[in-house]
Amino acid sequence: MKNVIETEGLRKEFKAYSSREGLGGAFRDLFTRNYKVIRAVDDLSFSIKQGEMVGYIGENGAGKSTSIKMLTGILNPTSGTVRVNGMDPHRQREKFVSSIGVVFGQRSQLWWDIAVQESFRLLKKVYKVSDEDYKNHMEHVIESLDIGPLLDKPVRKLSLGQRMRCELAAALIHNPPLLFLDEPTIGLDVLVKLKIRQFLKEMNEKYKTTILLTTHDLSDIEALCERVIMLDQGKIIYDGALAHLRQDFGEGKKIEFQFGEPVDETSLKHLSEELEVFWQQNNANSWTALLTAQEAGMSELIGRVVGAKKVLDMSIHEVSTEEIIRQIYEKGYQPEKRILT
Ligand SMILES: Nc1ncnc2c1ncn2[C@@H]1O[C@H](COP(=O)(O)OP(=O)(O)OP(=O)(O)O)[C@@H](O)[C@H]1O
Repeated sequence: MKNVIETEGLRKEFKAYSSREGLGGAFRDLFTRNYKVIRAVDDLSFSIKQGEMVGYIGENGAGKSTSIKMLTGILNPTSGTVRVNGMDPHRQREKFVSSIGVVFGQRSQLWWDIAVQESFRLLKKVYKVSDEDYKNHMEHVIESLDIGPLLDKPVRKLSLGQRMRCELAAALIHNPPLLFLDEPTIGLDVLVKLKIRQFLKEMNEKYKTTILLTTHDLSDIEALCERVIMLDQGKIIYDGALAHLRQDFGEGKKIEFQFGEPVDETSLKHLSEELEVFWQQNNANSWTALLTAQEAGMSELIGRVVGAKKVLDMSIHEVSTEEIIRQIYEKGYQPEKRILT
């Protein structure tokens, strides 16, 4: 499969101006401004192949939006190269936009006061989609997203979930090979989320549509993406399979013990010798064991603890992907050190 997105040493710097205090300061600001340079995106190099669905994640301010703006041609990079669908998104902007679809959860590309289908008709003209292609493709999209009954309503009368489904359909009118989705399920209820995920899977299977998905909702990523790219302070800190992350950190289980009396860490460590276990205290009588090793270790640990301590209650949990990712942000990606501490 060919690369749809390729970036090499991609960087974006912003100048952040600060104002001096008082009238004199404002006057001096007229002639020279104080500023510092913020490197929002720092040396990004990655490529995405046709048909991949990639989760693009990071905490607030990590550089996701800035890099997506460069990938979609809205911003020009400070340095480095970016090629998307074989084009330079910023320089070849006009030709480029018809090769991508974009959905920003917070912003609308539909016209607020006109009926949804009027917006669709306008977009069809803008993208020069033939009647035949429109019919073949959009009938299916409208049905899959269940938006038929909404088409004659003005956008302002739609609920958020209804609007998002229409936004998605609008982004696909020209059936682009590449789709950028920024928080497409933010604020939506579970059923709408499921419908949208199902639909994206279908598009990906049917047309090999490449999808770059930015979201803070990891369940979207788990449902759709085999690969994640994780950003921190403008740099990639992880690029690889989601399953791999889980293997390295997440196949571990958590066991929460409620003891009948206060228990100290030394005695717990002693009990869990040779097993890969980290202990976290919840309160004087309660500890959680994090196991990074496999099942056998778990039954062995439970046996040892129950045999030696007065256990009132016990519960076993999976370590969630969310937890794994939070740990990576806090402690860095260090698989060899098992970061679940
Ligand atoms: N136009 C701008 N001028 C100055 N600084 C900016 C500008 N746009 C973004 N930044 C800064 O660049 C950094 C990266 O911002 P960006 O919006 O790309 O992050 P993000 O990962 O998309 O965050 P979020 O999840 O909050 O949307 C932040 O420190 C931000 O304050």
